[in-house]
Amino acid sequence: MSTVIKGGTIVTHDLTYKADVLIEGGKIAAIGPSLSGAEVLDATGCYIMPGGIDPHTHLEMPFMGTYSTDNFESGTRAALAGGTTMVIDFALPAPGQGLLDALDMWHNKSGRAHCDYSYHMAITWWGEKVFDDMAKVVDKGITSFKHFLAYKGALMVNDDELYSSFQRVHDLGAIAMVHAENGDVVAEMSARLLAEGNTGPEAHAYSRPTQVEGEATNRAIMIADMAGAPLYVVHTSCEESHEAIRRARQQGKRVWGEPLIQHLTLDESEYFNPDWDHAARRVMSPPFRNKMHQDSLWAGLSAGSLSVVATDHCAFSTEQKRFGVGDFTKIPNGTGGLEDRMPMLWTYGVNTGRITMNEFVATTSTNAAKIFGMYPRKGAVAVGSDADLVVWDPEKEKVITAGAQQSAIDYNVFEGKSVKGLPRFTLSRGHVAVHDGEMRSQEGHGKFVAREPNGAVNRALSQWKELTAPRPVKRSGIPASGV
Ligand SMILES: NC(=O)NCCC(=O)O
Ligand SMILES: [Zn+2]
Ligand SMILES: [Zn+2]
Repeated sequence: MSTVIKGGTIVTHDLTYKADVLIEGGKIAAIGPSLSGAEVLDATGCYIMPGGIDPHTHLEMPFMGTYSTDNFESGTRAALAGGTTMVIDFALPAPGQGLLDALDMWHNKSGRAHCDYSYHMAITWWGEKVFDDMAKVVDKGITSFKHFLAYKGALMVNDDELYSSFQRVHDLGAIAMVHAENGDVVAEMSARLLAEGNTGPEAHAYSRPTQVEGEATNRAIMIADMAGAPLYVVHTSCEESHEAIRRARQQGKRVWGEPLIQHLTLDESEYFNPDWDHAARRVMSPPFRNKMHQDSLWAGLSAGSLSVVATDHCAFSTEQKRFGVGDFTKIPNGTGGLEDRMPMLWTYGVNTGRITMNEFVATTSTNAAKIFGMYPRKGAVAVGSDADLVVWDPEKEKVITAGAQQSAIDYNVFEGKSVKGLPRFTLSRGHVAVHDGEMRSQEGHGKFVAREPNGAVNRALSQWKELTAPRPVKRSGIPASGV
């Protein structure tokens, strides 16, 4: 069956124009004036944009003695409700576990997804098996590898492992990713805070000052540069980290920064709330920062030094957060945001004039598609692209509340925020998953998206590295040895 979206204005990362969109077989079949199709979606007064891509989620993630509550079913349903039509989750091998085993585990979880998905592979330990498996997962369409410099004793890797893995990433034409916080320093600070009686959720923020993020970001950038790997820095939360990314980009290094919608719109005062539950629900790493850091992140989005707005959706219930009563280091780290990312960014970004509509599309969708090797299949309104679209009504308003959300947890960190700008329709490969506020998404409709290695950035970087590689100097005469 064909569907036509009529009467709207198409907004892409670089163009804004009036046209209808015809969808056939889950793909965009035509774009132009006066198109017709069997099903008609009225987009009068709306913008037709590529559906959002959230390249940073943790659905049903095993972490800190529990599993994040939103799984691929509730998480992707929440995504569609907010205009996001694809997520990239993280497959996390346990210590000693092979990458292909971990991949199988994630495939077993994702069968219930309502929208399309892919994975990044985490490098949580190092050895010959990991080295070998990295090539095998690239062959299966997983072309990005995440490294945690935080979570000492759990997910953290050391610098020698990081350098080895980044070299492998370079050789495979993949993308390196990093959670940049200095895990050694965080562990020391946490132990001292606890010993001094700082046990509440606010101590989580005290234990992770901006310097631990700035140092680790800079370190990862330098190591990636030496290894010749393009680097994507997840959840950039502060000026120190942003500054390192900005500087690297000015120097021509291939580095991208990803602020989260939480860090852009919520600040550290949340941790000083007298209600323990309120503060603990907002514990995540890195923690929320102050207004100066938020201004830096917003400036980065308009200046182009920061590239993607994500959520790091990793939602734990209040009951799970209470594992950390009396010891903040046991509060499961993570917050939700999948349903709210696009409405919050539109409200606080586009409606305030901090970013343009085209920058909104770039940072919520197109840039992620390009960086992670799936453009223009995803992230585009173009003939032949998947019909992952959102028909965005800039006049539609709501107040965010947990009672009305798709997420399975019992609260929302954006509770009470008024947003203006919401989906009228969200389409996942042509299927109308959200119809004027009504959820029509289908469990199991989502498909795995295999991604391509060796993108243009990899090729350019490899060429440059090859050209500038150390070479022995050819000499005509070599003096006799002195001995
Ligand atoms: N961010 C966070 O606190 N939890 C999810 C895991 C991670 O991305 O570090
Ligand atoms: Zn992280
Ligand atoms: Zn994360």
